Amino acid sequence: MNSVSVFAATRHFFTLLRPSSYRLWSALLYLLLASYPLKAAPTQVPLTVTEQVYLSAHPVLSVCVDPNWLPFEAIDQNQKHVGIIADLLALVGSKTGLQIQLHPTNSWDESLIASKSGQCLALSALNQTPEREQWLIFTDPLLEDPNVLITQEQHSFISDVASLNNKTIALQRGTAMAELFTRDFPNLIIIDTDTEPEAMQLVSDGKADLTLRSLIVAAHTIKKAGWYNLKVSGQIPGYENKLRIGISQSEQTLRGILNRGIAAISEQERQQIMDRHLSLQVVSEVVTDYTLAYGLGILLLAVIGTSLFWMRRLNILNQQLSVMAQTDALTQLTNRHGLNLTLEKDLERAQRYQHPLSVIMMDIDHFKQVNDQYGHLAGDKVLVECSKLLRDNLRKSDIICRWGGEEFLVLCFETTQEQAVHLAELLLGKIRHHHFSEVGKVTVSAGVAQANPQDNAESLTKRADSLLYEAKHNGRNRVCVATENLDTMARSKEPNRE
Ligand SMILES: Nc1nc2c(ncn2[C@@H]2O[C@H](COP(=O)(O)OP(=O)(O)OP(=O)(O)O)[C@@H](O)[C@H]2O)c(=O)[nH]1
Repeated sequence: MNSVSVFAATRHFFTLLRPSSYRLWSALLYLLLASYPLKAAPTQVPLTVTEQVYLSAHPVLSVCVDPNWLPFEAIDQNQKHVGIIADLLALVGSKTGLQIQLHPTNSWDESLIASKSGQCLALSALNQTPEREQWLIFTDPLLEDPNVLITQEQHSFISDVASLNNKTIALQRGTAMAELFTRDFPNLIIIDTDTEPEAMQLVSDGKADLTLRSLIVAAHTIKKAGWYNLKVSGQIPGYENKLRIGISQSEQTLRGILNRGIAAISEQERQQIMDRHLSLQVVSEVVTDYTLAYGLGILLLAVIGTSLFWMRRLNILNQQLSVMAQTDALTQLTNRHGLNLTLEKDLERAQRYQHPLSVIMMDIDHFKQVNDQYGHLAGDKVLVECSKLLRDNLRKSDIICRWGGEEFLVLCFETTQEQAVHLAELLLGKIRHHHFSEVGKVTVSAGVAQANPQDNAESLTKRADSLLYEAKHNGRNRVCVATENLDTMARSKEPNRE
């Protein structure tokens, strides 16, 4: 560098130090620091500079809550926010340094109005819905739990809400589930209530057929209110409670801070809070009157007994629910939902360990004619007999599922394409030679595909489905397989199926 350029560089350096450039420097410095998370205090989660600046300007977060939603949350007689959500929020507050301040209201409706008009910056815990997205943004879930359908004892199991016609469902006004049910199930007549206990009461009194309730809240209130004529009759996948903090749309930085606090809650802390609110309250007052003490003891035992009874009952019901939700009622085979729960994982495992995995997609030929000629009941019997034939001719380790109406999918582990074709031909032969009690002879077509390293569950089943379509197109009663060379994971291994 010559002396002229040294001079120019030095002059440029001093120019940058002039007061007019301070702004530029501080902006650069700020941007640099803002991109690194810093530890604000030993007890707090790491926050970026932007978040720290926000916190010092807005240390208090005003929160509106549901004043009557125990054990999730409530406002007690001392105007204090209590319940599971209150404890989780307090934990988020202590981890982030935010001071959570309750904005008291008399109802959830009032809380929604206060939030919309900006009287409180946050709503403590609610599901994210399109309507609420109009004025709120949402954090990650603070708490998750399933919603269950509650009916009277004698009601049968509900597997499909869409098929319930002219049934009445009591739902609390202004809740996410009320919004989603109005949109998704026009077949149901919705009865609005002010609170969730009121909805349960209507079902218990026979004035509504069903209600939808969080499993945690249902167990709590059935126990507390003694609604022993009620039971859990079903669960609808996709309608779980994912309770998040809802905040005003402008507060992106606040959402970041809250998310850090939520992520920092450990499983143990979460469990302690749940245990605290879902276990029995013990009376700690000193009792000198022993008659009263005995009475309380018996009452406590009765409550414990009832709780255990209900916990066991809910447990059994939920086990039943999960099995029924994954089983096809007609054929007793795994249904599509059941298969989808494991298919992606099975496929990933096969890809990871380079084991061959194939699927056979099968469909009964001209099944519409069977129904038309012999009737729907005869058609149902064909489906049942066909399922049994297939099941009996497969290994225990293979999974067979009723994929749709007259369509079946077999998932074959440790099986190459050639072996799966062989198996499919064997299955088609069994069906071809079987005499179906109601209709005589039936044939089936099949498409076979082996998983390749790039497949996901959807691409694999789609490939098998289009090969099945080809089998139909080529005359039915046959197996179709891809002819191109597979870049497969374990063609070289080719273990014997038999
Ligand atoms: N009995 C009975 N029929 C069903 C069931 N599910 C679907 N189906 C009937 O299966 C038939 C399927 O008809 P299509 O899709 O036209 O197929 P197909 O007649 O088998 O003709 P191809 O598949 O082309 O050989 C329809 O008539 C459905 O009503 C069921 O659970 N029971």
